[in-house]
Amino acid sequence: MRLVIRNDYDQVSEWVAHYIKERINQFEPSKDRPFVLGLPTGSSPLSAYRRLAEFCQEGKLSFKHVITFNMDEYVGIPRSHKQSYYSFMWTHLFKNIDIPEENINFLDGNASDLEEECRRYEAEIAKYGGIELFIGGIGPDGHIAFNEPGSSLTSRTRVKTLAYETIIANARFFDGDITKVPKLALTVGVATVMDAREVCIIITGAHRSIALSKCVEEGVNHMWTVSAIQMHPKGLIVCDEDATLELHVKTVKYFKSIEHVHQSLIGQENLGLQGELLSSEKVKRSVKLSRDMMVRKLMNAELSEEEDDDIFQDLRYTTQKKRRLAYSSSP
Ligand SMILES: N[C@@H]1[C@@H](O)[C@H](O)[C@@H](COP(=O)(O)O)O[C@@H]1O
Repeated sequence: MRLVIRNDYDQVSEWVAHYIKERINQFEPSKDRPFVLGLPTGSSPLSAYRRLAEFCQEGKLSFKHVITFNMDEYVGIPRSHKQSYYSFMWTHLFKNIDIPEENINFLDGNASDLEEECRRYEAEIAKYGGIELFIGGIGPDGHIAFNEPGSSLTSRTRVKTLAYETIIANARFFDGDITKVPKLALTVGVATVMDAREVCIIITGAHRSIALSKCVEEGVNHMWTVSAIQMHPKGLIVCDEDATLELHVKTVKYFKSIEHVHQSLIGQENLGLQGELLSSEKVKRSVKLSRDMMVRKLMNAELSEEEDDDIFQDLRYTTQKKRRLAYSSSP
């Protein structure tokens, strides 16, 4: 698992928006091979959605061949209700990007047969070959989508009763009145999220710091359903400094150092061997040597046996170092 720590909510949002953009662009989606994206609602992804819309308006990203599946929806409030997740997504993302309406998938919290609706949703996801990237947020009790504490970690899309803590947390969207918050919701299961080929969870704010520590420093546990991400081969959490309050200093330093190396590798790729790796004198020397060697080879100059040896040693050192760094940076 990879843990990316940024200073604050804005930086987290910026990072996540860039990440989504890069993933979609690298995938080069087409009509026959669309990019399938799982999405959350809530304040956590809000600013990232704004940024994605900007990328779209600037021509840096297109959702034309992106299929979306939202994580969850309240039961029993009309889609037109300001607090339905349907309205939320249209207001904050879909109306601002170039996604065709038919590419957008929601659970219908007003379906006459809710269980059938959940089965339909799972089948629809399967029809597209599964989800490529699932973005998520969490509640303060570590729930992902509406998979409240105690949810099975192998759960699929289903009807859920909301935990009292979630009802209180979400009352802010219903005039602060907990009686107005729906008590039931449709939600993808923990396993539905974890089936995605990649999972990226946004965790910000001190009120989520215990959940983050449970998820990162303790074991996989159904009482903190987000902790299932530990079992995911490509799990990523992006959090802010406030959310790290309950983590050990050692944990924070560890993940920051991994990120540092990861960034230097990316920098090295992008800048043609000019990342922080070059701070090592030995690596600097080997790069210079290999450059010299290439120039001389190009000029057909003969290299002495000694020079050949030296260059070989240094190149081997650089390669080994690169390899070690690449390993330690995988999530
Ligand atoms: N079902 C949603 C979750 O999907 C969301 O992650 C959580 C946190 O929302 P926010 O980001 O607004 O704090 O709220 C709700 O419970």
